Amino acid sequence: MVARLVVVEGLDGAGKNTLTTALVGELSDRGVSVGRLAFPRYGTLHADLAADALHGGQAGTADSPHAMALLFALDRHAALDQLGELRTSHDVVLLDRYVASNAAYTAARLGPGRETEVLHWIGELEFDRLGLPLPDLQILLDTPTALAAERAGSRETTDPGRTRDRYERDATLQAATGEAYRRLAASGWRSPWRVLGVDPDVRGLADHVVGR
Ligand SMILES: Nc1ncnc2c1ncn2[C@@H]1O[C@H](COP(=O)(O)OP(=O)(O)OP(=O)(O)O)[C@@H](O)[C@H]1O
Ligand SMILES: Cc1cn([C@H]2C[C@H](O)[C@@H](COP(=O)(O)O)O2)c(=O)[nH]c1=O
Repeated sequence: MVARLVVVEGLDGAGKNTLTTALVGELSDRGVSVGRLAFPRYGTLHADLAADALHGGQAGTADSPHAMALLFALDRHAALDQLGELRTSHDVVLLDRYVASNAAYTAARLGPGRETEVLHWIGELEFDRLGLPLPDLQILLDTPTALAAERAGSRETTDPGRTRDRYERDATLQAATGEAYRRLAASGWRSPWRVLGVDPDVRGLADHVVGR
């Protein structure tokens, strides 16, 4: 049996990590074995190149939406074995960000006029050419932009090592990314989607995660 692949998506500070942790707790209480992975995988080559660029270390790369998207895609490609192992040893694998992050952020950077082209490029690159598995379910945590920004900002105070990167500081980009995510979910891009507001019902969501 291969585990169900369930993705949690949303803006920076939306609460993805917090929701994923709550889902792991709820599913574990039900006896469901859960694997967990977050993208980008900080500490690995491509993810760290992307993170450097997001924090201003490689301005040239960060200035190119396609170069950034390729780094994130290559990080996922390098994780294929890890993902495969998680899927063969658990009932469910929860991913904090996946291919739709690349689609939403890249589409937002290039503008709505190029969204169709971006979705085609990212989908073909990551799923069709790099061979990443399609999710069984994608969850959009649709936290209002201002609240997500406030949460991401307050983390800087509680954790001084966690400075906001250039995407997180860009309110216009965050708003455009939120719009792009909503369109991905509404069109059912590459999987069924479920859209959640703030403080979602974790028990109800767990039913969907296991496919009930
Ligand atoms: N439902 C909630 N109510 C209040 N605070 C929350 C809630 N969910 C998350 N937070 C807080 O908001 C901040 C961001 O949450 P979290 O790290 O889960 O977001 P994220 O979407 O994973 O962020 P990022 O993508 O930027 O890493 C954290 O300080 C967390 O404690
Ligand atoms: C996986 C992935 C991420 N991004 C963007 C989205 C965020 O702004 C950062 C990652 O930050 P986080 O705090 O670790 O969530 O990178 C992207 O553009 N494309 C991707 O595939």
